[in-house]
Amino acid sequence: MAQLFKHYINGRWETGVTIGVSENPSDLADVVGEFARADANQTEQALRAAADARGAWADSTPQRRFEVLDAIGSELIARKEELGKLLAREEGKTLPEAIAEATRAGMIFKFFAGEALRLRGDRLPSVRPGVDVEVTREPVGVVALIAPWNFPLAIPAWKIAPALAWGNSVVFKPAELVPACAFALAEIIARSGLPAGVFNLVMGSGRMVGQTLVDSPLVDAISFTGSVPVGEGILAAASARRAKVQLEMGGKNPLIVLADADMDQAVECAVQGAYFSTGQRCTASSRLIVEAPVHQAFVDRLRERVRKLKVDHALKRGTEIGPVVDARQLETVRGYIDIGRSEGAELLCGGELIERETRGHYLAPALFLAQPQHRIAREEIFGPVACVLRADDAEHALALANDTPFGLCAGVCTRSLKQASHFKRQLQAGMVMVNLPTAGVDPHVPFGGRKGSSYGPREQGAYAAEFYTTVKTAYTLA
Ligand SMILES: NC(=O)C1=CN([C@@H]2O[C@H](COP(=O)(O)OP(=O)(O)OC[C@H]3O[C@@H](n4cnc5c(N)ncnc54)[C@H](OP(=O)(O)O)[C@@H]3O)[C@@H](O)[C@H]2O)C=CC1
Ligand SMILES: O=C(O)CCC(=O)C(=O)O
Repeated sequence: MAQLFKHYINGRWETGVTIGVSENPSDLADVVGEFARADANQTEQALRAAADARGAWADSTPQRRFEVLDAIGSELIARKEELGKLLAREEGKTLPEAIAEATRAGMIFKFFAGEALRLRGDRLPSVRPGVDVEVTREPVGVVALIAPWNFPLAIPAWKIAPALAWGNSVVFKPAELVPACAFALAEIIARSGLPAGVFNLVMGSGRMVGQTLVDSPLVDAISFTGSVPVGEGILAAASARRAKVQLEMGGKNPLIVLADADMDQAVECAVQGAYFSTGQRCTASSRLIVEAPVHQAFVDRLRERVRKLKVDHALKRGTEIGPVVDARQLETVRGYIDIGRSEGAELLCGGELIERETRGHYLAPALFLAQPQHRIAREEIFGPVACVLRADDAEHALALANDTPFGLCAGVCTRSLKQASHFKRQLQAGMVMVNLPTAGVDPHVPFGGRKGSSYGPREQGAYAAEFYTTVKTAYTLA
């Protein structure tokens, strides 16, 4: 019998109003488990529990918060192999990538355990005699955390850990595609000694559970990672009732290869950034902008490397690219491949469905030669598809890189310190990589973008305090 992944509401495991099924995208015959799905009433129970618990946790000592978060981090790291296997089975990224993600989730909890002890304030002289001014940070209150499927442990970790570190109570809604990972994380959090109601897991559709969270007057702040249209809807609804909002949405991240780049390194950056994790990363390098003198050599070498990528079951040793996460995403990605062809982009390799021992959503990584106006060069695809754009010179490459409604991450491959500095200054993105893939970030520094990619304060690192705390200024006449 399939395992049932339950909600965690007010310190208790609860069955849902209906049941959903989680399947393995590498092997559609393998059911990962069944999961509880909530309706609006059940979601509201979790919200009331979080609202009732907020005082107790907000008043807890930093040492207690440190201990809780540190224990969660330790368990995640100790169980990284087992959790990585579950993640690879449910989401489809390769086992080494999935183990690395479980480790990263643990490191994030440990980082924010330390941050609980490091929360700073200011004490300043007043302009008035005898008066002291203190600026302190307090918890925001009840935070709703709405997460996507592509990093089912790390993204929830980088939302839940800072929320708890700074004394908030949480209602966490994972994506419906990854309930087993959400449940595994919730089980670890449930054992950590938090008061009942401080952390709640509610599963179910975005339209039902997500929208109930977004519309609830009990929610003080919403942190969301996912698509642009859903993010925009959340912003409109939350702003109307003045809830705090943080959105991390799409990207169309450029990787620029200048003529002086180390070609081996540039090809490796492109392959890792564009295709690893099946290209299902908001930081994926989906636009490869190459300076004219090395364009042909780069394209030839990249095509050879992409053709040889091993696409197979996520748990199989040696697999480099796992399946696409589900049938709907596969259809979206294949739709873009058709659009690319019909608009006149040249498909250099890949793009076809592949059969393996098990029936899964396998797609050969696709590489296009495109023009800047092609939709595949402008819209986020979120799959193993990249396009190469030719630039006349370095300034043209920079202009092409910035010609996008997005601004999450950008990369440049060059041996020139001068060019590296110039591109770091001029690229319109929240994160810039030099001689590194655009995807794959550290857990302790800010994460987020500009333009259409993000909204609100940054996630991760000490900067996350801007979102998860609110500032108070106190005046005292001694
Ligand atoms: N920036 C990123 O890291 C990500 C970007 N994307 C982009 O989004 C595209 C579609 O992916 P998809 O999974 O459908 O992304 P969505 O934006 O639909 O989903 C992200 C999260 O939001 C939830 N959600 C959906 N609708 C609402 C709503 N009305 N109110 C509140 N929450 C809601 C989802 O729930 P549920 O799915 O459970 O119904 C999920 O938990 C991808 O192709 C990619 O371009 C996707 C994932 C991550
Ligand atoms: O590239 C990374 O390490 C993180 C990417 C990410 O957060 C995302 O795709 O949503």
